[in-house]
Amino acid sequence: MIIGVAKEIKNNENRVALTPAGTEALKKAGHTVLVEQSAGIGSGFSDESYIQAGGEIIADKKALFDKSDMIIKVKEPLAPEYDLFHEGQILFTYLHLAPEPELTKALLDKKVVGIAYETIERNHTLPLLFPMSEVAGRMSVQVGAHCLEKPFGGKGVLLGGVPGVESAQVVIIGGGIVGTNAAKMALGMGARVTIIDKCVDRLVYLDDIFGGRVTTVMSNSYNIANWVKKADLLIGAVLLPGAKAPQLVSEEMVKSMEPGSVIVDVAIDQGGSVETIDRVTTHDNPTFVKHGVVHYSVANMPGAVARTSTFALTNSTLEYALQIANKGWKAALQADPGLAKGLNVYDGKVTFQGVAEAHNLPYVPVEKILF
Ligand SMILES: NC(=O)C1=CN([C@@H]2O[C@H](COP(=O)(O)OP(=O)(O)OC[C@H]3O[C@@H](n4cnc5c(N)ncnc54)[C@H](O)[C@@H]3O)[C@@H](O)[C@H]2O)C=CC1
Ligand SMILES: CC(=O)C(=O)O
Repeated sequence: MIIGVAKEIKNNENRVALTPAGTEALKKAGHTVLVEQSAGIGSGFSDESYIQAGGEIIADKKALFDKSDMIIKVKEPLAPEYDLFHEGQILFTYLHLAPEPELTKALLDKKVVGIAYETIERNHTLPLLFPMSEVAGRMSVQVGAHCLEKPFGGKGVLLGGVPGVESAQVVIIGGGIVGTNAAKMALGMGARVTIIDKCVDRLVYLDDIFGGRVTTVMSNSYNIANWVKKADLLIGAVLLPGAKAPQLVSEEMVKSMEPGSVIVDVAIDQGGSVETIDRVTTHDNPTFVKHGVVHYSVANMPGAVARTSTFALTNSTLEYALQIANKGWKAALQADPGLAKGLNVYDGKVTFQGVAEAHNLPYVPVEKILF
């Protein structure tokens, strides 16, 4: 198979979908790897390092797309990329289609085989979302602490406080991978931490692993309102896999927060969980202020720590890229029902229920396509 590694074009997206080590692995398996010129630079990989690993460098983005059977990327395609795809081409990347009607339409029109990292499952986990959720969860506290500083619009509170002065209150909605990693960091910095989740078993697990050092709270609008008001730093970390994020924090709740408090909505890539967040921000201009509260809503947080993130992401994606390349996409998905969950669009049809529901489009179960 001919595999094309596209250079990311999203604001400050420095990750790349394949390392030189991954290039070598695909090459050894008998595939051709085309790498767009300077695709790896943001993660510290020179063009030369890909050539040494057996890849070919291509300067012209259109030629790379034209020649490739499978395009591997990190982020969902942006508008300037829509026209580059051709019918039957495999696209293996984060897609986040539920909040993206235009992208969904473009991939349907082009009849792309769209396999989304974020909906692939293994043993009831999301193995290709997991590594970037670890990164974003850890980063959410780092950026939140920064935003709480006065020069960045915050109320001037140090997360850990100091002896004699109380520490900040961090409230995390969603105690999955992002939430757990955020809690680890916030506790490490000395903050008081509350995690709200709708799953009792998850709350029990969190209470166990943190040895009672976090307050766990059942998710309902009453409890959320109560805790949002107390939060110095609120972190949105909910997920309904593949579907639009539930809006759990209303404008009224945000108004109840003290001026200079901070919201980091990590769930923005699935549409966001906070009513006052009406835009996706970028690393260039990551925050805006509404009702006196600093809002951070960057959809590609790990792109800022690209070296760490590229290694973490490709540690998990490579084995799937190899399966798809070695067997062909259909046989690979037939052999692995978890990988089959990644198929979001095929031949102009939506094959993921959450995406079909989000856009009011007909849903064709993936099994109908595969068997
Ligand atoms: N902005 C960015 O750069 C990044 C964003 N993300 C996003 O972060 C979000 C969270 O991802 P993960 O932690 O991996 O998901 P996860 O599936 O591990 O955790 C989600 C948690 O939300 C909980 N939840 C669902 N509905 C809820 C509700 N109504 N109230 C309270 N809790 C609820 C679930 O029980 C689960 O524990 C996703 O949208 C993911 O795509 C992940 C990485 C980077
Ligand atoms: C998960 C995701 O969208 C990201 O890492 O950018």
